[in-house]
Amino acid sequence: MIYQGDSLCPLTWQEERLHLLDQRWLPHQQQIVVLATAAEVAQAIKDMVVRGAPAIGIAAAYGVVLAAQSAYAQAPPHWQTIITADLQKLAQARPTAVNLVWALQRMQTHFSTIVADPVPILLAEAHRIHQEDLAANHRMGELGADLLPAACRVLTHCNAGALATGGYGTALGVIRTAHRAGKLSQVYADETRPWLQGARLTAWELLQDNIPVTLLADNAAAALMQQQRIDWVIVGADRITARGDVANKIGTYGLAILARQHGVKLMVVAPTSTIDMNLMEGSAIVIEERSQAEVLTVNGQAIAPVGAQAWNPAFDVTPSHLVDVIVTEKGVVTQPNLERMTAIMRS
Ligand SMILES: CSC[C@H]1O[C@H](OP(=O)(O)O)[C@H](O)[C@@H]1O
Repeated sequence: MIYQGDSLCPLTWQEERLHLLDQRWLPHQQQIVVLATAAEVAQAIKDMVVRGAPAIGIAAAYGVVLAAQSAYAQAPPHWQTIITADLQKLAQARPTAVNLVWALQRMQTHFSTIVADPVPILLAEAHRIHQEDLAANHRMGELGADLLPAACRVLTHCNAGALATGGYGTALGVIRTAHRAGKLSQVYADETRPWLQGARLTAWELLQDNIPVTLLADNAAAALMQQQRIDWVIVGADRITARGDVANKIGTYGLAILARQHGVKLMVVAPTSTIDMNLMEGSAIVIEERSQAEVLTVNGQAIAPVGAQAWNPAFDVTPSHLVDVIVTEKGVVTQPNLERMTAIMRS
């Protein structure tokens, strides 16, 4: 289930069930979990069994199928009423990535036209959301790679790869495409404390594709840029506002400040399903705070003394003026602002 064709894929629909690659155990174990209910999908998103803005949207879409499958089997004519609580659980699983709500709203557009068994129609829509995301990632890979110079040295943060999407990845989609074009001389990945998406997921993904990667402690990125050893920082996003402010993994804002200080360019790669045109200011984005234990322990082992507290925001917000380019499947936005974001969304 992990590969579909030549593309690593974190989730698949098989025999009326959603199969997830449990990302909590990577890179050392590849465990699959099989989910039968929307509540299980909501919990899997909350627990980061599946994570990454597009991937949690796709998982939620399949969660709607599971909800309708169960409700229609119980009481056919009342399936829409029965699944209301399930939809709420899915919507509330994680607050920052707009893709989650976007996918649920897209699935719900079909409810009013369904007159019999909802499952075939909803499953077809969930598959479309999944396949469109995969196609978008390949398109963004091309658009983003075209912006990179030869012998480019890039730094990425967190995991915006196949594991965070419907396959191929957003930031890692650009890196994959640029690598295939022979345009990269070095790929650095931040470990990305505290959940270590970079060390555990990005490094694993890139090595699966035979793409050399050098891992950094998060604190080392500043020195690397100070030594003029990076040309581009390439990241994903969880929510982008109408004027181009970007919510992404905690640490991205610091990289953006460093990049501007050292003449490094910042590329944000995200499908338009990550853009929230109903929000102007990045300061209005709800930032998920996760458990203190994620900071105070590693692999269940305490790294801090009993009694220490921790602050664990999962994301931060980079203002648009620090973003050199946003790459979407519809095209590239340079120096993002409201006018340019509006134009790309209307294109
Ligand atoms: C392609 S979106 C990836 C995005 O999601 C990550 O967050 P999390 O691992 O907590 O879901 C991170 O912000 C990545 O940039």
